[in-house]
Amino acid sequence: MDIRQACSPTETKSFGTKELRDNYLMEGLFKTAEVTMVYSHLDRTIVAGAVPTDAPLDLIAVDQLKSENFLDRREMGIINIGGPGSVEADGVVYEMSGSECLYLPMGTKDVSFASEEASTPAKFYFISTPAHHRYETRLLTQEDANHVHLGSQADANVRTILQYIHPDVCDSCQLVMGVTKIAEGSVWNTMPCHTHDRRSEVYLYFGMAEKTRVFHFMGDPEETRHLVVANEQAILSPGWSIHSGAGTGAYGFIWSMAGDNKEFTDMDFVAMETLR
Ligand SMILES: O=C(O)C(=O)C[C@H](O)C(=O)CO
Ligand SMILES: [Zn+2]
Repeated sequence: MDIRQACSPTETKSFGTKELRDNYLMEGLFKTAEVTMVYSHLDRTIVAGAVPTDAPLDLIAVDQLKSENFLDRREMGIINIGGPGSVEADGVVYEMSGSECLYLPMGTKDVSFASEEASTPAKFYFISTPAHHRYETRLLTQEDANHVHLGSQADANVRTILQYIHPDVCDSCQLVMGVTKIAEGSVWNTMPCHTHDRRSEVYLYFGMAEKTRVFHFMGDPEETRHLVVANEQAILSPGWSIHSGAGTGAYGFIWSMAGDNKEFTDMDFVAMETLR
């Protein structure tokens, strides 16, 4: 398991491209017939991909967790970005096409991932964070999600945020999760940018053509850096860091947060004049 230690803003300032990518970028999350996980010390978030083909893939309690089952002390949000598939949780099968988000609570014992067709495999992206209470299992559809419309054509940032695991939609201990869809012709996400020192965030960029790249901006607002991100790669964003991007073509992203406070709108916006 790839383990990412937390880096301070001070050490991040001195990073070159390789160190920035090694610490903050996650490539290769979607390997055929494998479950691939990254354990980040940012709010102990596990970022993972599962790509089942002919046979289902089981969620194994990795040694790092020292628990009998993966979700004994954790909760999880799952979104499928590939072909049709299903998740089986404690004997119940949840069909997942691409527009749903499955919330699995602490205490769920057996979890497995399956594809409908091995030739068009499902690609399950999941985020798991520590939990202290068992809430309800929920399969959330796009209709269940809160839809937030933001941005303007003049600012090249028209986008819709679908909030799935969010206090108004689905109970969770600390996980908040959803999808942001960028309108055709718009390029910017999360601009004007913000920080939220109370919680860290993870972005998975997806739905991109092979040669499209997102320039993802990160770092202390007065010492910004960037990561060049390709399709189906994810970034870690510490609470002190801005997180915002501009794409060279169409893209969307799955965001998730964990830490103190689940209020989505509790952001510390950065004045444009202070960005460096
Ligand atoms: O485009 C946006 O704006 C977002 O998607 C915002 C992120 O979800 C975020 O940073 C929430 O804190
Ligand atoms: Zn944010």
